[in-house]
Amino acid sequence: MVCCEEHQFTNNFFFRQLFDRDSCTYTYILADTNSKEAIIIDPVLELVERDVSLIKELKLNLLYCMNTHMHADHITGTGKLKELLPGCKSVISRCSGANADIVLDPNDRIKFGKHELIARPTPGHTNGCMTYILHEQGIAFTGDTLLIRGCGRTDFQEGNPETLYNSVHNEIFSLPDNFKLFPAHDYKGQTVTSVWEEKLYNLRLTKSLTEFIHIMNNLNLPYPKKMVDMEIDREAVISIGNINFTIKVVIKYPEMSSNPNLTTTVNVRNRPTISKKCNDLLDCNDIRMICSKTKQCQCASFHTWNNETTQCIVDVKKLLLWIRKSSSNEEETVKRASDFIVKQTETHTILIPTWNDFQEIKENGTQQVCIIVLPILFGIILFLYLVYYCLANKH
Ligand SMILES: N[C@@H](CCC(=O)N[C@@H](CSS)C(=O)NCC(=O)O)C(=O)O
Repeated sequence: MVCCEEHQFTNNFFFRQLFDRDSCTYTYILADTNSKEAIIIDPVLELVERDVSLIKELKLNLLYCMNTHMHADHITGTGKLKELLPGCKSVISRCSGANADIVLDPNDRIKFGKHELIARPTPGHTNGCMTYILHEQGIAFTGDTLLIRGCGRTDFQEGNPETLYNSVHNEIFSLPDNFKLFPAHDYKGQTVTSVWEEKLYNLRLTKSLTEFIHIMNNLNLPYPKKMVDMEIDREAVISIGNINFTIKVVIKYPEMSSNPNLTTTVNVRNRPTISKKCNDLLDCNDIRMICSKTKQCQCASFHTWNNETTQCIVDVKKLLLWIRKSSSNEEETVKRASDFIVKQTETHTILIPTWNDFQEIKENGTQQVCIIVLPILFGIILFLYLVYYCLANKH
């Protein structure tokens, strides 16, 4: 059965779907063939060179790097594209919380030549998910909200099955039946679907809301091969010797330096060891963590699990112990420690704790112990001796 008349692209419209085999991500390049103005949707960092060479070959003028949401499974190529093709602007929804040259509100428009994308919020996989619609071509880019016969998972980040269900039904299924839908991922080799097909055959979204929520809460999907870590940003005061320190634990996102325009978008490290439990302090090479609403986090040895927030919370004392215990390999210790920023309360100096810093802290503590405790001890001994001397002489 076929739905209805297929939309054909107009003559002045260029469309290219590109694929990343590692994360199964689709990147799209769209352009006006007359003006050569172009946009890219969901570029992947590792494949930016591929995208740039195509853009250059076709003599396109890249105006915007659009992101459908903050990806959990790969680093956006936006920052690198901006470096390689100066003039192009980063774009993401305001609700994503990421910094970009342009942050989109509902129904904002992005123009390239004679064409125009309209941004429609479709939260549920993340708060900031947006579907980009190109009405005149009859297409929409659904990001991770709607996948072919499926949908984005809702068990981490800011996922919420009910919100996702409403987004799809209200904002995507309300488009004309013959609109083609292009997702951000496909894991089975499919490339495109349509509103009509998904309304009929989507394995999850054709169900009632209650059934859908049940399905989503029991997907038990493995984590994506590449997984972005959540940010922890927490302060606590601890004492080493006599000095109080405010330890600020910040998961540093490597793309912050390389990608200042999309600071919170992504960080990624290969994470094949997710099922490994960190029992031993030295066992935990990876200082980061993964959280899930349905499963307990894989906490590192310096984390404690918080049931309320369903997060691994950094225990600063354990953290310091962990850094110090790694001392058998100083280079590695320094590397690990540099992921933390330590602020000394009194002076407010920010320092990256190297091994030497910790030795210094220990020594400072010891010095203070010597300066204060030893004279007191000496005084007590002298006092006791005098008492003894007086008592002895009295007799
Ligand atoms: N089974 C997949 C798992 C990858 C995955 O979790 N993908 C995300 C989008 S990237 S955060 C997702 O929402 N998936 C939904 C789904 O039903 O798969 C793999 O092969 O890696």
